Amino acid sequence: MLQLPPLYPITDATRPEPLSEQIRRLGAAGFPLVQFRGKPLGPSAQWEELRKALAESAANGRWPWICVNDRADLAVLAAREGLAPWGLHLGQGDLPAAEARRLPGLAGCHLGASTHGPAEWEAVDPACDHAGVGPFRGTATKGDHAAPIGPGGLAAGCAALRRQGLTPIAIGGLEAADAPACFAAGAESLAMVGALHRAADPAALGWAVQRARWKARPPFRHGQGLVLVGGSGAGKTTLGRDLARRLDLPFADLDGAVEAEAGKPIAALFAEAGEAAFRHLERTTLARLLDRPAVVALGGGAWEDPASRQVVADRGFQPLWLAETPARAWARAGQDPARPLAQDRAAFMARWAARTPAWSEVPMLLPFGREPGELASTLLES
Ligand SMILES: Nc1ncnc2c1ncn2[C@@H]1O[C@H](COP(=O)(O)OP(=O)(O)OP(=O)(O)O)[C@@H](O)[C@H]1O
Ligand SMILES: O=C(O)C1=C[C@@H](O)[C@@H](O)[C@H](O)C1
Ligand SMILES: [Mg+2]
Repeated sequence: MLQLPPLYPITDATRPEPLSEQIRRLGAAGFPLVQFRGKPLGPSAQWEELRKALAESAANGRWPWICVNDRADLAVLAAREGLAPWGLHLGQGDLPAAEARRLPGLAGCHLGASTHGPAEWEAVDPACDHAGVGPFRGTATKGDHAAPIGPGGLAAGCAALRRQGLTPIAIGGLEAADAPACFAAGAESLAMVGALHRAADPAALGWAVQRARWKARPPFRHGQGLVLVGGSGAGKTTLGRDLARRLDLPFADLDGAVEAEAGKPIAALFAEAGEAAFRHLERTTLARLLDRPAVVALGGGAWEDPASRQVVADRGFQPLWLAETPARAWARAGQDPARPLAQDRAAFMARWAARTPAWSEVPMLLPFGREPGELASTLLES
């Protein structure tokens, strides 16, 4: 099933802030996924804002991912410019998902649906991989909404979607205080408009909702070994060391172990033997590090290797994606002489975008600007 962040922000075109600015601000706050909802703007104004937002995201490691609401035409235009959006969300009155899937450039798009009752959530178009369930309650940001479904309806809708392999998203007048009830009802994510845009500190709201999801569904079992994945500068080594201490497990840093094995720093290994030699050593060293429960921080590129992903699964370790924003990671790791693949900003961002699909298959930890100690202690409270 598609993994989604605990909070799914949606733009609000009735606010004075341009939609591309809303998306930039929410991405910088730490949200990996934002829905571009352009209503009630006309098509030209929507296109201008969407194109700007997609181009900016593409230049920043494809962060945040953008899911276009309703407008398959704008998604196709974007794809033609090499800016295919992450997803397309289709309402009951829009194009059928199976048809949207056949549009040029949208074959790899994540398709979402809106469902408002049993007739809709029991039979979602199989071309979709996620769907909204709602409205949880009445909302001022959508005048034409259906009757509120409450927690009981949400639970029924989420169960029906999960049976079809779809990721369920609660929607409709949600506030941070609703998060425990929504996660208990089986939602993977809370879509939010009004409360998020009214929040003085959206990152704090995202953090609170993530905490509620960890409480409802802890991302790992105590005693189980952990593997931290994610880009260079995300903070894997720092968080991993802290988590290991608190969990009373040994800590291993894959980069450090490779350096010990090679008898030289990574930069020297890249310069003398090349990246392929480094990758070979990385793979064989990882298999050795997983021979007993531990917290293991991977290097920025290790999760790309399917053989490494398989060995983590075979040994029963839980992989966790430390989903830092690429801009913050670059600010920390960029042009560090010890990180040979973090020298050029554009190449760093392109690599980040290319690696994200593999990272996003495992549960994510969103740091929202918190210190590693707070991230670790909050995670372990769950
Ligand atoms: N949550 C955080 N808040 C602020 N600074 C952080 C945070 N996490 C890590 N840092 C700092 O960012 C830098 C990079 O962190 P770290 O080395 O842990 O990243 P990494 O993900 O292991 O990178 P690489 O993949 O290149 O090994 C360090 O200086 C660390 O102190
Ligand atoms: O991004 C990468 O591929 C790398 C990240 C570092 O952690 C090291 O593993 C090495 O510099 C390669
Ligand atoms: Mg590291």
